[in-house]
Amino acid sequence: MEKFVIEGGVPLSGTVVPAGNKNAALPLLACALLTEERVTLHNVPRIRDTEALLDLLADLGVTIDRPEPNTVVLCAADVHKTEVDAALAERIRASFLVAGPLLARFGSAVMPPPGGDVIGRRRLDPHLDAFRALGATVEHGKEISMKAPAGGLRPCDFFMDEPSVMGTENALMAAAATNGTTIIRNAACEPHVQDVARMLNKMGAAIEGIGSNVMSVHGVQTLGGCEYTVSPDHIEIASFMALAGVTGGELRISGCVAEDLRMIRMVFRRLGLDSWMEEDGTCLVRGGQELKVQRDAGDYQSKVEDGPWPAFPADLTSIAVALATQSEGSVLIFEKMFENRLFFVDKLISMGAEITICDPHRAIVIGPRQLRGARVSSPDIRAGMAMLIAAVCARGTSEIHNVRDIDRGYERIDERLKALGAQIERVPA
Ligand SMILES: CC(=O)N[C@H]1[C@@H](OP(=O)(O)OP(=O)(O)OC[C@H]2O[C@@H](n3ccc(=O)[nH]c3=O)[C@H](O)[C@@H]2O)O[C@H](CO)[C@@H](O)[C@@H]1O
Ligand SMILES: C=C(OP(=O)(O)O)C(=O)O
Repeated sequence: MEKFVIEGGVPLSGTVVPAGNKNAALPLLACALLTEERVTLHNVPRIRDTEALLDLLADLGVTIDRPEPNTVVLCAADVHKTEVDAALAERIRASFLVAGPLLARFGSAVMPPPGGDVIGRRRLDPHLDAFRALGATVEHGKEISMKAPAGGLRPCDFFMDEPSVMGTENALMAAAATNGTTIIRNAACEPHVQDVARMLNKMGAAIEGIGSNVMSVHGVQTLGGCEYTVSPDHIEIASFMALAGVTGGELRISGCVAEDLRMIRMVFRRLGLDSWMEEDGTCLVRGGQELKVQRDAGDYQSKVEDGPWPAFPADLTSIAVALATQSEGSVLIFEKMFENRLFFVDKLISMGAEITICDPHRAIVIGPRQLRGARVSSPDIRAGMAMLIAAVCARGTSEIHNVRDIDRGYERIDERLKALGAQIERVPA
């Protein structure tokens, strides 16, 4: 086990290149199962979650080469089983992303319960409903067993009961390898869902409506290999913006997709942090900004709430809480998706933050408060980043334990923060 030891109070400044989007890389790796041809993925973040999925794919028989640190070449010509190993599945939530490809290409999938952060109950119903709509039978026991009908999955017109991100990705992957036109309505359309649809198009499908909540998938019997580059991680970019904001440093984040940052930048501006997009895709956070919460028209309390894309991402509510502790005024943070995600704020309170938890979904943050270093442990990936944000602006030394959770989604975060001036060490716990 490792921990981070951080000496706070140093402005983080310089230029940083965002890693590839974790939540895109995971389904894109799973797409390799859809074809016997080679798939080459660039800009794959080297994080614990992608390593876990690669182990799972290798166990199914996928060959994996890594010609460069962030390039992965996969070939699923010799997949020898469609039953996923339970120990590998429980390492990550995204293990369930192999269900759609296995079912579509091999006609069956046996899936143990997926793992992942304990941030609330996470339904699999949208995935299973999609598979049933495509004609599969689903048996739900200790494991979930799925079988395609004789002759393979059938195209359908399917309405999701909620715009589930991975549910949409599983539906897209299965439909792309199913001959005919499938329509997915009430679909999720996050940047990572868009990446999956674009990659499937490169593999031979024709998907219309990318970026909207209705997608028409013109699937084909046999998909081919392709080369694809994972988009930059908008959640990581926002995390860096907050790190700069709370320390007052000036940060240039290069290679961003401006469109993916629109809502994030708007919400951060509400929390007092301004940013500028340059023509070349650099997002600039100027140093020395005086953070002040913008109240709603009529002098009403400001609110930050998450929702399916293009609303503010659920994965950034913890980061917004940390940023708000340094902004003058009060703001209501309303996390609508996960009922356990906000409980980590007690760690920020122990560091001196003024936060009132109203109920499992809502917290009021009053700032600014001078935070002080503390010994805390990360309960999940984004709470871990929120604690890092708190630690870099706190007075004194902080220890963050269970950094494994942060390593799930942030590549070499300690090294990259050090390059921006942070005083951070990774040491055995
Ligand atoms: C690997 C991956 O991509 N993980 C992401 C994915 O998880 P994942 O695909 O598992 O998340 P889902 O989109 O299925 O839903 C997440 C939670 O939000 C709830 N929900 C969803 C839609 C909705 O309109 N209302 C609602 O309340 C669901 O009931 C569930 O409890 O999307 C989540 C929501 O953006 C992110 O937090 C995760 O980081
Ligand atoms: C909750 C997250 O990831 P996962 O769905 O993989 O648990 C996240 O990225 O914040």
